[in-house]
Amino acid sequence: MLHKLNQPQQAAVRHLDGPLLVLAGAGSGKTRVITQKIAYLIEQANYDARHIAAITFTNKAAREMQERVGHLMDPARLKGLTVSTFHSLGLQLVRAEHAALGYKPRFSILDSADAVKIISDILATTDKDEIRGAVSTISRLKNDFVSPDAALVNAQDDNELRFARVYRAYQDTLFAYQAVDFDDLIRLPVELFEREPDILTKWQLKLRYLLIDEYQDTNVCQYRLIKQLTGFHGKFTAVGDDDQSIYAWRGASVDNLRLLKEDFPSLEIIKLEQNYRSTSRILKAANTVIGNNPKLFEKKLWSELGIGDPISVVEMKDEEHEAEMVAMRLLAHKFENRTTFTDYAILYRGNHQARVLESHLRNHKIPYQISGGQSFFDKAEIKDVLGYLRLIANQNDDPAFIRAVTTPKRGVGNVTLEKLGGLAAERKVSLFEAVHLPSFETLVQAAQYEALQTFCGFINRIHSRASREPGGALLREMLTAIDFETWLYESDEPRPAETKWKNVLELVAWFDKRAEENGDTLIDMTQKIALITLLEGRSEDEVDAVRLSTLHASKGLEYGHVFLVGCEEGVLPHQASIDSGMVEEERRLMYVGITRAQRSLTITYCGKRKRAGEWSIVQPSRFLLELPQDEIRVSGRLAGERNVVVSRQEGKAKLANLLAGLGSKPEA
Ligand SMILES: Nc1ncnc2c1ncn2[C@@H]1O[C@H](COP(=O)(O)OP(=O)(O)OP(=O)(O)O)[C@@H](O)[C@H]1O
Ligand SMILES: [Mg+2]
Repeated sequence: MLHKLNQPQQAAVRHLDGPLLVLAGAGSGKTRVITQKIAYLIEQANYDARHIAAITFTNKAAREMQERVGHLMDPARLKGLTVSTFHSLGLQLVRAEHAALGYKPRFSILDSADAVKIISDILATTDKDEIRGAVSTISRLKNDFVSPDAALVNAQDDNELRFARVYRAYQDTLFAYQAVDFDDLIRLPVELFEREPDILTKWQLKLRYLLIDEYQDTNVCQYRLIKQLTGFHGKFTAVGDDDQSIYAWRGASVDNLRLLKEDFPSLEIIKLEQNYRSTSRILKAANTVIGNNPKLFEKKLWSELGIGDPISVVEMKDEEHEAEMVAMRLLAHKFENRTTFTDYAILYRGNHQARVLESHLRNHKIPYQISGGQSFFDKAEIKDVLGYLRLIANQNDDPAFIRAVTTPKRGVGNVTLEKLGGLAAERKVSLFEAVHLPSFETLVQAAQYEALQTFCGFINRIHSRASREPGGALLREMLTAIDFETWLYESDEPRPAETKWKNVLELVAWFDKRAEENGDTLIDMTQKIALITLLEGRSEDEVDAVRLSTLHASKGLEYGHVFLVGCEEGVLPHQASIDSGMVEEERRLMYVGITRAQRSLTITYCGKRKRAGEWSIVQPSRFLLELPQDEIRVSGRLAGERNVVVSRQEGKAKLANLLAGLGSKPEA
């Protein structure tokens, strides 16, 4: 079964006894080693699938890996295999150990918007910078495995002391809501394992072999979890590439690569050098750019896939022209090469760059899917529905209570909610419980009191059915009961109600599907959804569509043809990174972007760009100047030429010519 692997890959798969690190550049088959090793562990080394956990960076990667392993062996033998992200593994641990952690089984998982709200309440401010500062400091402390108490003790100055106090208050609030945030999903198990060795032993016996993809992006807390779970025997395979470490801003630390050698003296290191993804021109470009960063580890990378086309570097006048050019080139390329839309990806530094691209793709009727952008689950109407679901699962979830009770408005105004909040705080109970306190009746008017009683009664009724009945049907019933559709049509907002209602129906259909596939109830789905919002959209059905993605979310993936847009100073490298001397991390992002491409790579940048509503002249990215100049084909300022601008009209005419050749007509 090892025939589709080269020698070092085979050695990596066969190495079973102690800790192993596969350290290699992009496209060298690291992820493939993990996939094949899972099969090898089960088929050749007699591991029970239940004793193996593979950790991937995204849910999508986890699904793909599960599927691939399924092709390699009898799927029946895969029962109980864990393939998940760190966060879903964490969720599994927190769910199983909720009692030891002091949580009830149906705790809520707060998303980042909830966290922002709670922290702004604690700070009693609306100053965005202040809130953002506190949110990221707290997240950083959590990822570095610093507890609120330790933060209080360690504080060096007034500022740190203030953050530590906010952190303490935030944690207390979460606990009162019976809620955890994303960072807690990793931090809580680590804390528990430190405190309760018996519980740790139980999990060590359950998860006997760990495989970790994208190891370079683990943070301190995740590293501790690996260390705890693998214990002294250190049976694990970690694969990674220091040149692709792009999550320092989230606490990831390349130091974890070095730590591994220190913490596990018997660590074996295997290097892979053959790249199976890209043409040698693309590879040379990637190697040359990353060569400008100081080297942590010596790595070589070569490919047998032929020299390939030169890398195209194009200057466009502005974002609109850039998007139009990408759409046009993509279509032309597709017709010429008879590819499918899934062969293409358009990658960019920041989410905000997607909007213009989307509108031009839509104009040309090019289907696309966005990953790493505003998720489906972040849409207001979806969050409203999810607010209900969270409250149904966990009645201590105050943010969900507020969201649900005001959507639709039930004649319950802010005054009533403030009184309710005051009473809840005084009695140290949740808002939901406070509704049932006898003294509440005397505080508010009869109509409002009745409305709240009815609301809570309704939630209770659904609650009693939610862990038994299939999710989709119950959700549909609930939406009818609250007449959500009418409410959407009545609320006047810029986004049309049809679109919103369509999204809600899509959510219902998705629940139906999950109920059918896994028997998921409403309650099961509610916790799982929270994790999906973390880094990507919902599990997309395979459709033929161009992928739009941030560079961060493109990690680990590959595409036949890649457009890398907005390669300008201030965008890539990002201005904040230039200002804070983090250009090396931006260069790694560039490296990640280039190495996603298999056969062709087109890099674009604009001559001017709108910033905060003002046009400003921008400079091509320094990374473009670092490209091997004999492997690229340039148009625009870099080449000293005038701008190459394709107007919509010219574009349409060109497309019409192409299509005429193919015997079909462009759509109007
Ligand atoms: N030995 C091999 N023979 C043929 N193809 C291979 C081999 N190893 C890997 N590949 C293919 O090469 C491509 C890149 O492999 P893979 O995604 O595992 O690389 P990677 O090192 O994980 O890349 P990245 O650093 O971007 O995550 C995939 O299409 C994979 O199927
Ligand atoms: Mg990979």
